[in-house]
Amino acid sequence: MNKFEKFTDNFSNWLKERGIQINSKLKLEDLREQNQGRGLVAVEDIKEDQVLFSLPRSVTICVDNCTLIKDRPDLKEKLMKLNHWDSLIIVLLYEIKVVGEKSPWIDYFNILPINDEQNYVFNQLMFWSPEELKHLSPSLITERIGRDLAEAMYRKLHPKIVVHDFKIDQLGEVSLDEYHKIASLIMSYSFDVERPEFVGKFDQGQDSDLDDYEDDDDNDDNDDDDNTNDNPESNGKPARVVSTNANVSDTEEKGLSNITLSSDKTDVGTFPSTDDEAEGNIFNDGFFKSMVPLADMLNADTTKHNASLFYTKLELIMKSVKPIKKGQQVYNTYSDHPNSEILRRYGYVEIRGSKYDFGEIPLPLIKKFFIETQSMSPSLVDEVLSIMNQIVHEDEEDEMVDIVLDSYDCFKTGEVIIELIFVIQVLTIISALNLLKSMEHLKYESKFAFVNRILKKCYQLIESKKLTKIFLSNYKKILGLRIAQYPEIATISFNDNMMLNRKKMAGVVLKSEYQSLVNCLNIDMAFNTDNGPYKFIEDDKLIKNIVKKSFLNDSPSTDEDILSLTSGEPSNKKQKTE
Ligand SMILES: C[S@@+](CC[C@H](N)C(=O)[O-])C[C@H]1O[C@@H](n2cnc3c(N)ncnc32)[C@H](O)[C@@H]1O
Repeated sequence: MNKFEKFTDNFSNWLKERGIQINSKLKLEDLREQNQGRGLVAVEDIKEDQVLFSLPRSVTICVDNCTLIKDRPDLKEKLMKLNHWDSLIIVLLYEIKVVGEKSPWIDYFNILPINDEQNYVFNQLMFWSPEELKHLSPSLITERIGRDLAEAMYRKLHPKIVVHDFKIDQLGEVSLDEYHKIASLIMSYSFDVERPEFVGKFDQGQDSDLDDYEDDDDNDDNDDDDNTNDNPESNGKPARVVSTNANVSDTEEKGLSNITLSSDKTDVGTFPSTDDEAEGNIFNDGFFKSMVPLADMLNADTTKHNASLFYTKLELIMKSVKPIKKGQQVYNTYSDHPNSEILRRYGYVEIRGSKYDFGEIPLPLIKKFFIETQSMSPSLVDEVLSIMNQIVHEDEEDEMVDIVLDSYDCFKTGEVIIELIFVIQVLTIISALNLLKSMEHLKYESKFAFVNRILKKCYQLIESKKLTKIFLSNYKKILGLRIAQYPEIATISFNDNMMLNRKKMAGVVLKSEYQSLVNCLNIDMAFNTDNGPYKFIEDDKLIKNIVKKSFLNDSPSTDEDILSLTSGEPSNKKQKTE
């Protein structure tokens, strides 16, 4: 028996000693040949809605259940005042570095990457060299690695909090590399487990987690999920309660809720998902970020998800959410991430693309397009975008979407986010009007009033499921420019080679993004809604609706022209100053 098998064996015995039974139709297997470490595989057919295993809460490791608190009960309150990341990092560092072989979880730690670097490689983007990261260009994922933020968090904890405040002298020597590894382990293995005292507390009433999830999903299917409820501080609800399967209502009736691996979309690198989470503390939240042995042995696949973890006050239960055939692997979901994000967080890619893949159009590319091809000056483009931002943020009815984003998602399904449609449509009309009568020399107030008018007319247009023909042409050109930035490797179809080095994984991410962008060139897919396809009208028609005929004469535009156009429709700015 080799070391890998021995560790698997020790872990299985460790589970047995704690009375944990894995369904006899399952086996914990060595999947290294598929580049997947360990995983659970069905050795017989399993029906939907079967218990695969259940775990008492006592096997989980969290701030409420760990050796640090046993050794130093005085620290519990202090740890609870930290955010989830900081506290679990300290708890695990103590368990692994200080308690080590004597930890009750040692047989569990020995099957994790942290204690077996021979068989596991930390491939999360945090560990890629600048040279390796170049293989991901032009993906925007390289801007979201969060290395600086990780280092800032490390310096905050070490030595100030850990040694000076908490007096855990044994952790005085934690290196930045060790910190990154523990944080990455938490990112790719931990679950946010609802605290027993919160179970069921927020399940009743209309504002269910299921509602939250489905709303999110509608808005941005990339969120997968994120499709998680990303709002850990909200009413003490667990942050990652999601409903990703047909069984949810059944199980909810039985008092169960389900959880995925901790995985909020907005967290950067190894960090808190929100400022609130970073600044908040565990006391106020309804969950503990926890390591859950065995449940974290399930790999994930966005297209083959067949099991989910549910919980009651007493235990955590892994159940099949689809039938699983003999020989098939049991797959959890880590939320609805595209390949770029799967690589960043978990260090692998789905070789045929994630179900939730998307490419992105960076805002600077859109600006460049309007500057270089539509004769807008860089300062006018910047000013118009900043006015658009201001108008949206001052919109008292809160009806307008944030149009000016850093980048715009274009999904594998061929759909694009509505913000992309807005920004291109508005800039298309502004650039057309600017060509007819330059706006460059106008006073700020006049530009504000003009942009305000155009923005509102574009809202009405889009609401009535119409866009203009020049918009469509600009949209295609901008997408074309983005697609042209991808290297040749991105254009080659996916293949089934599972043994991927970092360069090849980068290539798969580029294919995922490239293919998504290409799909969004299919106009029937991009501009279709539940209520039918968008109609494309002549741009003149919209322009005439925005300006009076007399405005389009040959003389240069004046501030008075604009004010007369917008009279009776005071700008938000004017309202404010009045
Ligand atoms: C929660 S663990 C799953 C158990 C893991 N296979 C192990 O042996 O420890 C998550 C890690 O498993 C690996 N993983 C999960 N799903 C995978 C997949 N579909 N393909 C390759 N690796 C995967 C990644 O290394 C990821 O960071």
